[in-house]
Amino acid sequence: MKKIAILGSTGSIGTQTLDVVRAHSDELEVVALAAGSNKERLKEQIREFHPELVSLSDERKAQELKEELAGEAVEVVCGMDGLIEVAGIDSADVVVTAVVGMMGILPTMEAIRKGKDIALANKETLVTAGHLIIPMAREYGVSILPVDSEHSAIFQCLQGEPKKALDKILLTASGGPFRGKSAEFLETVTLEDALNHPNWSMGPKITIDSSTMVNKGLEVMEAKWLFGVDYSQIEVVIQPQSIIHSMVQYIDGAVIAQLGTPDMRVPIEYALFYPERRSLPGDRLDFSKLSQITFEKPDYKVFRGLSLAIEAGKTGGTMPTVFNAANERAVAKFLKGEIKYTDIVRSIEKCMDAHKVSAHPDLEEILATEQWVYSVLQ
Ligand SMILES: NC(=O)C1=CN([C@@H]2O[C@H](COP(=O)(O)OP(=O)(O)OC[C@H]3O[C@@H](n4cnc5c(N)ncnc54)[C@H](OP(=O)(O)O)[C@@H]3O)[C@@H](O)[C@H]2O)C=CC1
Ligand SMILES: CC(=O)[C@@H](O)[C@H](O)COP(=O)(O)O
Ligand SMILES: [Mn+2]
Repeated sequence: MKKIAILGSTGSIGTQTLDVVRAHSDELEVVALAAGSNKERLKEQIREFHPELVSLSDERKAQELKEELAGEAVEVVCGMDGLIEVAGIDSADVVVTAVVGMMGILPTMEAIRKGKDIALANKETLVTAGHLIIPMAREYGVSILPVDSEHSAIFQCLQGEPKKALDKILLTASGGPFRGKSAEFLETVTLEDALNHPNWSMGPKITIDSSTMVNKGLEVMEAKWLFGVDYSQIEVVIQPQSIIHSMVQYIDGAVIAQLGTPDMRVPIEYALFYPERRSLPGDRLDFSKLSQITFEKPDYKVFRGLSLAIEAGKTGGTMPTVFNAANERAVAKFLKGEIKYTDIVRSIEKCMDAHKVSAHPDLEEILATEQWVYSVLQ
């Protein structure tokens, strides 16, 4: 039995991870779950999967849950300490990091310190602290297995190939709901428009990130850390149908691609069983019915969030944290109706312009930089 802990079990990736567990209940066992405030969904998950430890970030709801589950064989903890406790639980072999945002840094570090392999969906952790996480994983001998669909695709395309033969990564992007639109059009975008991703059903924050193409920018930085490549070796290619999940070009000109229907259970399952594969029910590509697989160049002028991400990544140090934290704060405000759509990227630019970069930040400095951004954006 492989024992797993899931951080963010009630969300899009978390619930799909539990679908995979359900499909392989003879091989996977859930030992711990953590969520934010969705007590009812967490309770259903406890009833079905019987974890020994659960955490809710919301302290009041955690207390209610504790009372409702009194006498049952599950411990309830709360807050950031609770999330960290779930991440470090002794009985887990692998921790699925599916919380949103750079709050994933501390629990991910705890899981690594405790020797757990990481099935990593939470890209913001690598974007902001990749320079600490990757060496730490090496030091503790743990694997970081990508769950993000593009990075799983790249990981699959790299299997069995020598690292020195890699020429470049072709990171595919759907282009989001506003592909082909003008900068003027973006000024008119509503929350409903931005939450309407053409191919994927995901949590709200990443759905907005896909629409601004900030998601692709975060993924460029994630790829740099996961695969140890230079930014010059990562090219973003628009693939509007999200059928090719990414590709790797080798030095002899050969290109290997990974294709499939847009279904996150595939990369989740691949990460959980790597280096093996398991069966998975679901739709299959029918090439005789596929009307087209097309490609485009990204519009870096209209989708300035992508350009700023690449600039932040190349600058390095604290700048990726500034980019990420500004985006997190601005997207949260946009989701609450407090700012307009185009203010998201404007907020990122404002913080990047005002920031004095520190080249080699430790954890404390990364977290202080996050707080600085929040003070700028209030
Ligand atoms: N969804 C997708 O298809 C993909 C997602 N990713 C990445 O995976 C991560 C998760 O995304 P997604 O599943 O869409 O997000 P969701 O918003 O759907 O889920 C987020 C999860 O985190 C939990 N959470 C929120 N705040 C806290 C907290 N303070 N402590 C503990 N748990 C908390 C939520 O709990 P609650 O429900 O109680 O609020 C929920 O379980 C992101 O980094 C995203 O970029 C990457 C590729 C694809
Ligand atoms: C499913 C997944 O991995 C998302 O990150 C997805 O890639 C978003 O699509 P975009 O290509 O539109 O950002
Ligand atoms: Mn992705």
